[in-house]
This record gives sequence, C-alpha cells and structure tokens, in this order.
Amino acid sequence: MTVMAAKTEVLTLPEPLLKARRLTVKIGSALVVNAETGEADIDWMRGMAQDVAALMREGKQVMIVSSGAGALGRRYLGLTGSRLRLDQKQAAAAVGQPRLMQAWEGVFNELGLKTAQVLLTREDTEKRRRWLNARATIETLFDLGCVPIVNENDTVVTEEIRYGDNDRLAARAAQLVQSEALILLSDIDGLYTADPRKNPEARHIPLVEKLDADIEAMAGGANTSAGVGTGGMATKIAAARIAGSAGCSTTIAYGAMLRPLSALGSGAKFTLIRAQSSVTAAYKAWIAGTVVPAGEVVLDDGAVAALKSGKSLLPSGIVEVHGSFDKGDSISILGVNGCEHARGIVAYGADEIRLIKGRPSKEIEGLLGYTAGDVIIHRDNMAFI
Ligand SMILES: Nc1ncnc2c1ncn2[C@@H]1O[C@H](COP(=O)(O)OP(=O)(O)O)[C@@H](O)[C@H]1O
Ligand SMILES: N[C@@H](CCC(=O)OP(=O)(O)O)C(=O)O
Repeated sequence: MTVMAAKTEVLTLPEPLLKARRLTVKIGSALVVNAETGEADIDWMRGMAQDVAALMREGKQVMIVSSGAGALGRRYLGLTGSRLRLDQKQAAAAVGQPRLMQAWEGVFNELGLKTAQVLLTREDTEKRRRWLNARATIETLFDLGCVPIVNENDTVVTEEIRYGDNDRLAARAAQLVQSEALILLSDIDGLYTADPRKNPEARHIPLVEKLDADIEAMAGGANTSAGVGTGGMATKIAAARIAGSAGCSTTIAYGAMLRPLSALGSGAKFTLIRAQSSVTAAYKAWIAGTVVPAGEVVLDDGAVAALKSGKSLLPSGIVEVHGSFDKGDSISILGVNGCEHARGIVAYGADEIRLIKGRPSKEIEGLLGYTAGDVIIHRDNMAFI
C-alpha cells in the first residue's frame, strides 16, 4: 500500500470524463466482495479510495454507489442456499450493509477522507419532496468534502417497489445530483455486439452516440457463473438511458483490477454511451416540460427584465401568487399582462410567498420565522419558454 504516494498523485481520465465536475461510480458486488473469503476485498477498495482521492484533488466530486450488502451478509450469517426468501435477503443486507460501510470508511480514512452512508429507495427518487431532501443532503455532504456511498435501502423495500439492481439506482442517483458522468464498473470491459461469454465473434463497441433499439437488443443478462451479479448488460443499458435523459454520459468499464479508474486514465478499453444533451440543458428541458405547473406567480416588469438578464427571482418582484403549491413544485412565471415567461422550481410554498411578496429578502426570516434563502426561484432552477 502506498498511501503517501497517493497523497500527491492526480488521475487524468479520458474525455469526456475529464470534463465532468461530478462523477458517480457504480461498483458491483463481485468487485467489493472477495469470492473466496466472502469478505470485503479491502485491497481492491483501498485502490478505489486512492483513485477517488486523486480525482477529488483535481477538484472533482465523486459519489460511489456500492453493492455488496447482501453478499457480505449472506456469508456472515451462513445463509448459503441459492434460493433465499425475500426476508432472508433483506436480513442479509441488514447485516452486510454496516460491514460494507465499515470497510469503505476504513479505506477512505487512511487517506484522510470521510464517507457517508446514503440509503435510497425508489420512492426517494420519484417523490418530489423526498427527491429534494435527498438531493440537499448529498449536496451538503459534497460541500463538507465527504464521499457519499449510496446503496438501496434493501431492508425496507419489497420486490414490487425496489429498483432491483444497483445499475438503475446509480443512474437515478447520478440524475439526482446532476452528475455529468456515470461509470459502471463491471466484470466486463464494456458493451459487445452480443454476450461475449456466449458468442466468441462478439465485437467490442467503444462509443455509442445514440442509444437505440439495435443497441438495446445486443445487451443480454448477467454472467450467472460469477454468482453475485444481478442485472447483466441489459440493466446497464437501461441505466444509460435514464442517465442520458438527464444529460449524464455512461461509461461501462472492467473493474476487477486494482485501481480501475487509474486504468481508464492509462488506456484501458471501455464503452462510452454519450448523452444527447448537457446536464443543465436536460434539467431545464425537464422544468420547461412540466405538464401541469402547480401554480403561478405574477411579476412586475422590472423583475421580468431581471430574470431575462440572468438573475434569480426575489420576493420583491412578485405582485401576485395563484394556486396552492409546495416548496419544490414547478410553477409558471407570468408578467402582469398574463404572458408566461418561464417556469421554475420554488424554494417556498404558495402561502409563504403570499406573506413575503413585494418585500426585500432580508425580511424573509422575520415574516416567516425561518429562511430557506433569499431567492424564491434560483436561476439554475428556472427555464424560459
Ligand atoms: N452485449 C453484451 N456485452 C457485454 N456483456 C454482456 C452482453 N450481454 C450480456 N452480457 C453479460 O453481462 C455481464 C455483466 O453484467 P453483470 O454480471 O450483472 O455485472 P455486474 O455484477 O458488474 O453488474 C457480462 O459478464 C456478460 O456476460
Ligand atoms: N443492494 C444490493 C445490490 C444489488 C445489485 O444490484 O448488485 P450488483 O448486481 O452486484 O450490482 C446489495 O447491496 O446487496
């Protein structure tokens, strides 16, 4: 182990990962769990922590989505049968998750970094209020310099309401924090024209510019001989579709060697599935495309001009509030003539905005008894239509 060397080294990823400010790395069970001992593979995890630390030194923020709770817990509990009931799988994950986190925390601590456990369910990324809460927490973890380590909250979900595999969880998590790049580390170095374990003629595909039905048809199921993987290439392509719709590119790469992110930087093969738009454009298109805005605010002419020059919306420019909406809802922004100029995600609910409209931001706390910041809609959460 060369922790001292790791403290100065930097890691230069290939394009377009190089440009990504925020990366999400998904790590499958087969990588973190040693197949022979059934325990966390600390050497491999230490190498990953060194790679992540090197990227953080370049100013990048890295979120890890780590599988392995079920596999670690099964071995620890001696649940060796191949067909476990759901409650047994959940019990195994409950036992394995703290062991998984202990291993991650240990290897990051050696480098002076802190980790944070983030357990998500599908509802957390589908229900707006929970989505906002999860996003705010992870943003704060990044600000604090922590490495968020995400997994599905396996103990509380049932088959019908789970993501089911961490490839799709990772894509949703990447979308949640507006990652520009999702890296899926696998037991294979990318997408092939067919499953190369079954078809020796299969060819590697280095770049997918457009994820269409032909590409989807190439992706088959998991390599079941390895014993712990779940999704196969099909869930990786499904993940790439989710990530792509949020402007996030997906890289599928082989992860079993020590320091797989460094390997990417030194020429290892991978498949890049390029997103069709940028994260910001995808987010703004999503806001602009809100089917039924939850309400409206009417602005004076000065506020409309301020928004058009790139400013955020302050309470002082609002003259009327229509409808009943909550913090986090998408609403319409109208001029006094009733013309819709933009849509945006509000930081305050309708009744709160009624109390603070027309007033300077410094009065928000006195009027509401708390403050969620000076702006009603931040410019990053606003799309002109
Ligand atoms: N078109 C394809 N290209 C590459 N791998 C494929 C393809 N179709 C099916 N696969 C299988 O998907 C496996 C990777 O998925 P999986 O075993 O779930 O990995 P992980 O545990 O890393 O998520 C490969 O080992 C391969 O056998
Ligand atoms: N949440 C589960 C991971 C499920 C999963 O997708 O595993 P894998 O196919 O190894 O990435 C666990 O930690 O065991």
